[in-house]
Amino acid sequence: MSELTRERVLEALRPVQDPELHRSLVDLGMIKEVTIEGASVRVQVELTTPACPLRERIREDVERAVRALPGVQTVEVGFSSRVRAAGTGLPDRQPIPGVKNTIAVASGKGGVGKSTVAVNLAVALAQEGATVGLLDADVYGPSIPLMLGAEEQPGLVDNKIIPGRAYGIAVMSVGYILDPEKALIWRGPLVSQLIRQFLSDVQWGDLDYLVIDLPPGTGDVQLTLVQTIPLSGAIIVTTPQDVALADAIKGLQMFREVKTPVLGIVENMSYFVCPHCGHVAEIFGSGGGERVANKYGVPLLGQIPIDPAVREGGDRGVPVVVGQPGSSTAQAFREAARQAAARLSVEAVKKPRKPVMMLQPKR
Ligand SMILES: Nc1ncnc2c1ncn2[C@@H]1O[C@H](COP(=O)(O)OP(=O)(O)OP(=O)(O)O)[C@@H](O)[C@H]1O
Repeated sequence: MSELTRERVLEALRPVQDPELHRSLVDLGMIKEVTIEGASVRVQVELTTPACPLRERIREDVERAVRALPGVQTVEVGFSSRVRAAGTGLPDRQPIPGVKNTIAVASGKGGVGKSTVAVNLAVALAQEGATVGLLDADVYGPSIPLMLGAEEQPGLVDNKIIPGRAYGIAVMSVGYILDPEKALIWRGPLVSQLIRQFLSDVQWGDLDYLVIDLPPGTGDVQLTLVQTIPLSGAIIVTTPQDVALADAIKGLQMFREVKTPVLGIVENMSYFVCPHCGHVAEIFGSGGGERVANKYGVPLLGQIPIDPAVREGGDRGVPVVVGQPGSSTAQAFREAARQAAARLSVEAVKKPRKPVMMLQPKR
């Protein structure tokens, strides 16, 4: 019987593909270590995100491939992760130092739960083990300070803004600095200047993901953002009703126009489960998010139910993924976060994007 060696294990692993990236784990450099002790093999896999939704599938595939080798009795698979940077290849835009991925959370219409989704996705990614920041770019109605509170308030050191901290994430919002009602009267150039300052003067530190909560629509903030940094991807939040979907499509098309990958759609307020009888009511209609996702060829990252705990948690500064982590709503947010992280991993191994023309604000 031929000897069990590291090379033979790697050879056996070569046909095993990452299910999202459709490339060999070996070729992607994801097999970090192979340790052989007698008939026991231990394989250390480095995932492209700690929030990988396919961890168990990868474990099974690796185990099966190694177990098929003659002389192997036990296989142990361990995991670590290293998030790769997406959004390179746009030389006209400077990445934020230390920030690997920037994710814009957008909606066409106000009130669909975009900020709620941004907060819960950001905290869910941190709970999975990623380093995460959240920038509230909704300067017209900053709601992040209310939804998250802050264990540490933002501060100023050597003319650099140090973000606040809440639930393990770095967080910055104009709402920590100004009376939110004053922010509502801001106009175009000032808003663009503030956004640029948030992108350049906030000391985010090393982040796997910076989640950016945008104002609704396609205005100055969106344009400033896409023209200042190489945005890694956008998530569109919508409710299932037609009027919200029509606006969501506009948002989706704007990101496509500026060659920002749309990671997918999160359908919020998808259904309500009666706490008394368990009846599922589709208050805002059904299937809208999926129809748009299919039509435009983007994934439906998740469907979040209407849950009073979401609103209560938001009003108390405790996101539902923290306040009720075992609930099906928290589970739905975590799954959406994992799907978004997986899409970003796919973007990170793709070829660099081509630079795009600068757009002018539509007035
Ligand atoms: N799934 C949900 N279940 C129950 N309440 C929700 C849900 N999602 C959001 N809400 C509530 O709906 C209200 C609006 O949500 P949010 O502020 O996140 O929307 P938005 O799209 O960011 O709004 P805007 O962009 O206009 O500021 C909030 O009170 C929030 O707590």
